[in-house]
Formats: sequence, structure tokens, C-alpha cells
Amino acid sequence: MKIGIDAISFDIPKLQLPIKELAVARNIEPVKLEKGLGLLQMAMPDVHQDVITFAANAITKLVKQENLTPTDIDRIYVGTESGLDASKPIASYLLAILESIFGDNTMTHCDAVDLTFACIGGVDALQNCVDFVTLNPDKKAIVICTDIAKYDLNSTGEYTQGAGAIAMLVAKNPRIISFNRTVATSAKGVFDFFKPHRIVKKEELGITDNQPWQGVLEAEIEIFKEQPVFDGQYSNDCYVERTVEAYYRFKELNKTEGTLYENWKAIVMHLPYSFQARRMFPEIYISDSPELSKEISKTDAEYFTKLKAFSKSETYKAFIAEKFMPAEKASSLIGNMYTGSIFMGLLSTLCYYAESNEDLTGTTLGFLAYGSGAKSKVFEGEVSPSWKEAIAKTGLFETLEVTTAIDIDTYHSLHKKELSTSVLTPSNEWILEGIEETNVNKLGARYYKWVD
Ligand SMILES: CC(C)(COP(=O)([O-])OP(=O)([O-])OC[C@H]1O[C@@H](n2cnc3c(N)ncnc32)[C@H](O)[C@@H]1OP(=O)([O-])[O-])[C@@H](O)C(=O)NCCC(=O)NCCSC(=O)C[C@@](C)(O)CC(=O)[O-]
Repeated sequence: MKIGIDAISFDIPKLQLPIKELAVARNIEPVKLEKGLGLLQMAMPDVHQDVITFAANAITKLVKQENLTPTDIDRIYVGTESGLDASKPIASYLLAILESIFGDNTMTHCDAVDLTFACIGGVDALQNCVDFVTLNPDKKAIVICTDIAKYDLNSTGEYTQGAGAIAMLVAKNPRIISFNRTVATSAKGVFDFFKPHRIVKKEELGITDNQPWQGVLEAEIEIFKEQPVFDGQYSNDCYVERTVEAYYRFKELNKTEGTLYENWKAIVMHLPYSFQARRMFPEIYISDSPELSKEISKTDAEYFTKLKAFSKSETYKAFIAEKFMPAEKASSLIGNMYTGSIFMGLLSTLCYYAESNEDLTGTTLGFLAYGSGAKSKVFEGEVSPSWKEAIAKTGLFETLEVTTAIDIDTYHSLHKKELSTSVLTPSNEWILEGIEETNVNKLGARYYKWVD
């Protein structure tokens, strides 16, 4: 029986900072960001948005789009690395959101949890749900990936920022894509990118004594750093090492004869920035090609020069245009979505081929997932006959066309959380209503409401 993604929806910020604006402010040549990394815009959350609102909007769109009822949803598995709470998962907020749509006590049967492994947590959630539906073919699950990719101002990660959520309905006989059961993993415990806890003094948070909440009685409090600690070039090396190993492990497990990537109509990879896949893939392209691997060997002293030259060749440019460019399209206009990036790449690929009237039915897509820390998973999916109709309502490229550009000053204010009112008036969406006032500072329960 085929199991996979039956329906998909997403929510992204309506605000974006044109990358040129950031490049000028940081004294970087815009062409480096545009042509070197493939960046055009950076999606920027407004004051009323956070990872819960993105997830809530994505799941609400999915429910409405597919006319889902509570009995259609037996699981909500969230992939995220932007959890707002070390105890209460985002999935718990989503149960409340769905009960506010369907009615009180309508979701008590539903299993819900968050999974975290940097950007690959969404793929872990998907696999878990595919296994669940395989064992329970009459049940369905929703996988949500939601994150805000926020980096320190002036860091090399700053221009790769982005945000948003993707919701996917996992079911038998899926209308979009079904997955091959072979999944190859390559994992190793490293510190390429991480968000450590830190200890702060109570006064630093403006907390006074005698406030009623247990848990803030100590003089020092442990908090998360929202922005990661990372080493950009090392993180790229880890990405390459893990994905290459997972790729060859997949070939072995799947008993693939010949060049694996030739079987793939398009390649969907984790995109921390738009051109990551095209920049790292030449190593695999060469080593998995019987002819090229003889010409360009890793033991050759000129290996890196030859690798660079090949990545600029007409052969490789044609390969990029067919296999990577469709996924890059959305990434260039959004930025990193962390867990959602690979699935936004999938949606972008499908929308691109739908727009160019090419039928993908029966073709195989290759997936190379990555999450810092670090883990890669490689797997395949077969596109279903109804894929075009199933993605038609998502309106991805139309949504990307109607974003609002902000200037650098507004960007700085949003980044530093200095604004108290939203840049755009919210409409037809979930918003953060507030953080409970009786609570201490920003450590209270968060409340959300729907605005028409
Ligand atoms: C990604 C880096 C490291 C890039 O680092 P960088 O220092 O900004 O850029 P660079 O110096 O490596 O140059 C990038 C490209 O621009 C080109 N370039 C240079 N100048 C020009 C010019 N004038 N005209 C045209 N092109 C130009 C240059 O030649 C090069 O292209 P190449 O030839 O190597 O393909 C940085 O942005 C960064 O630190 N990002 C944050 C970390 C990151 O995204 N790492 C990626 C891998 S780890 C990952 O994917 C996981 C992650 C991050 O998503 C987190 C998670 O899992 O949760």
C-alpha cells in the first residue's frame, strides 16, 4: 500500500526585506548574496506572529482546504527547533487551536508531540507518521514544520533568515507523493549550529521578588538563546559530509545499480539558503558518475580546482535547471524555514512543474535532508497521478508575489522586538493575543486569537 503526503498547506510572513537593502546596510556586494547564495528576499515575522501562529494558520488552512473533521486527525506531529517552551509542545497549542475550530473536547483522541533535531525534525516527524499510517491504514496524521530562522544582526547567518510553517496530511493512497520505505541515515554528534541554554540574573529580566509564580523563585533563571551559535563554513562541511554518506548508504540499502541521481526527476534538499543544493552536489555528481569519477578523483592534488571548474560547466548548469532550480524558486523569496525548508522545496518543485505543464506522475523525486547537530536522511518518493489537483489550492507563487517590502529600519526594529504594534493590520489569521499579564515579564502563558 502506498503511504505519503495527501494534502499540503503553508503560512509565511507577509513582510519581507529585499536582500539588496540588507546587503547595502551591511556593506556586502548585493551580487554576492543574489548570485553567490541565490537570495532575493528574507521573510520577516510581524509583531503578532510567532511559530505558533504560523503553525496554527497552516493547520487551519489544511483543515478548511480538505474539509477535515476531528475524526480525520489521529496525530499531530510537529517538527521544530523554535519551541517556545521546554515542556509544553507547540503540538499542545495546536490541539487548543483545533478545539476552538471544532468545539470543546473534540481533539482528545489525537496524539500530539514535537520532535527536535534542528532542520531535520520535520522529516523525522514525517517518517514517524508514515510508519503510523502504514500500521493503521485507515488513520491519518498531520505533520507540521514551523520555525523562525533568526540570526544575530551582522552575522554571516543574517542574510539567510526566514520563517514560516508547512502542514501536510499523511494518508494511504496519497494524492501528492508516496514514499519508498528505504531511508538511509548518517548521523554524528557535532557542534556546527546550536542554541544553548544560558543562565541570566532575575533582575536582567525585570523580575521582582514576591511574584506568585513558582519557578521564578531563584535568583538566576535558565533561558534559551533564540539565535543560534554557529560556525557557517564548518556547518557547510558537516552538511556535505553527512549528506554524501547518507546518499551512498541509500544506494547500498536500495541496491541501486548505476548513477542514483539519474533516476530522480528533481532533487529536494534542505535549503538553508537557495543555492545550497547546487553548491554542494557536484561532489556527489562526480563521484557517482563512472566517467567523471575517473577524470576527477578525490586523491588528485587538483581535486578542488577541478570540482569548482565542473560546477561552472554547461553540463552542470543544465542539471541545476532541471533538478534544483524548481525548489530554489520559493527559497530565494522566503529564506531558511529550518524544518519547513525541505518541504517548501517540494511544494515549490511541484508548483514549478505544474506551471510549466509538465506531468510528473510516476516520476521519482530524491530527498536529501539535513539537520545540524548533525544528521542527514536520504529517501525517495513517487509522484501520484492527482498531484496537480492536490496542490492547486495552495497558491504558492501567487502568495509570494503579494508580500510587503519593509525598509532596513523597520527590519531592525522587528529584529530587536522594539515594536508594540504590527506593521500590517492582521486579517484572516491567528495572531498572538498576548502573554498572560499576571505572569512575570515574558515568561507567562501565551494566548492566541483568530481575527477575520
Ligand atoms: C552559508 C554561509 C556559510 C555562507 O558564507 P559566506 O561567508 O556568506 O559566503 P561565502 O564566502 O562562502 O560565499 C558564498 C558564495 O558567494 C560567492 N560570491 C562571493 N562574492 C561574490 C560576488 N561578488 N559575485 C558573485 N558571487 C560571489 C562565492 O564565490 C561563493 O560561491 P561558490 O563559488 O563557493 O559557490 C553563511 O551564510 C552562514 O554562515 N550561514 C548560516 C549557517 C548556514 O546556513 N549553514 C549552511 C549549512 S548548515 C544547515 O543547513 C543547517 C541549518 C543552518 O539550516 C540549521 C539547522 O539545521 O537547523
